[in-house]
Amino acid sequence: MNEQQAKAAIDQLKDKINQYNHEYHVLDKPSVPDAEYDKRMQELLDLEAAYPQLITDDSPSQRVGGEPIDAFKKVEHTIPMLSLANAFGEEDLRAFDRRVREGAGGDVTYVCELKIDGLAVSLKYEDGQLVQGATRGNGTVGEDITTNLRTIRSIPLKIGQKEAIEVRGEAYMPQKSFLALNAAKEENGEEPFANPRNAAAGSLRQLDPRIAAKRNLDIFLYGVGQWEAGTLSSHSERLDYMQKLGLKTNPEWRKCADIDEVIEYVNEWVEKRAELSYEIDGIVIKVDRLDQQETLGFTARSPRWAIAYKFPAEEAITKLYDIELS
Ligand SMILES: NC(=O)c1c(N)nc(OC2CCCC2)nc1O[C@@H]1CCC[C@@H]1O
Repeated sequence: MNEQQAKAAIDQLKDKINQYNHEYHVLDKPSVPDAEYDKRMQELLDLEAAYPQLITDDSPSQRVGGEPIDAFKKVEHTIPMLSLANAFGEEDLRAFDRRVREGAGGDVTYVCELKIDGLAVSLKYEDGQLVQGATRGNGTVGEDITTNLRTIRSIPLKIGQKEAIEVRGEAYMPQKSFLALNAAKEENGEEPFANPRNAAAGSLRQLDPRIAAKRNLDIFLYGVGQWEAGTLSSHSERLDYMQKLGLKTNPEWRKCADIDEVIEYVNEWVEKRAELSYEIDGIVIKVDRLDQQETLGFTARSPRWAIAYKFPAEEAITKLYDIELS
């Protein structure tokens, strides 16, 4: 085959493997057995070895970078990555609702999301390519961890939108991966991680992407940062749009017409939390309309249009039992 034909074959394989990857890691609905995926990946690797000039950054073969880097570059967040104020009970939520309706000058619709217990990150796509991945850091300056975020299979290396867009979400370590990692660490006499959040943060701060690639990290995207071409009018439309772009959003988010429905959702998940394959430490409640978010604005550290309902810390409860039982 000549270079022309090799390029056509490589392009076809990249699209096919990226589709398989999306089905498996984003939709959790693989359409082919692993053997088919492995076969196509080997075909791609063979063709790229024969025609290295045809290797592109967005090839599925390029997820795990080469040599470790010696330090992370700093990244300035043009739009700050804020934190969230906390609510600890129903009264706090109703007070939040009163403040919000007062400030917005009328009724508001909310979006409730599970509060993923991981590490907040930002992903930048330009010309459809993933060009930068960064930690939240202190909200205005984070660390460039692009090489590590590229190893997360549920993060697409390219999307079907040319205009620049920055999306934000929580990188996390699923429970199963956390337990397996700690078992391996104990096996090697190493200090285990205290919880999946620390394990995810520790994995994304590895200077060698080959280590991050083995940690089975995942991500849920929940927000948009910079997006010149953005014309949507609500947060819920943004979540739908990100999903259409092939970005992984959490399937449990829900629009709530008023604070009573928010409280229903919160109580539902206090019970159902244990069924999840990843850890959450609460529920995030956001005003849905972007114009009302704009009106409400921010305090120094967090938006006035969002709050985190925090579940009571489980450790505290178990400690209590330990004391009584011992
Ligand atoms: N951890 C989460 O699942 C989560 C979420 N689902 N949604 C938000 O929206 C915030 C971000 C800034 C304004 C609203 N934040 C989340 O986590 C935040 C990020 C930084 C501190 C918290 O972990």
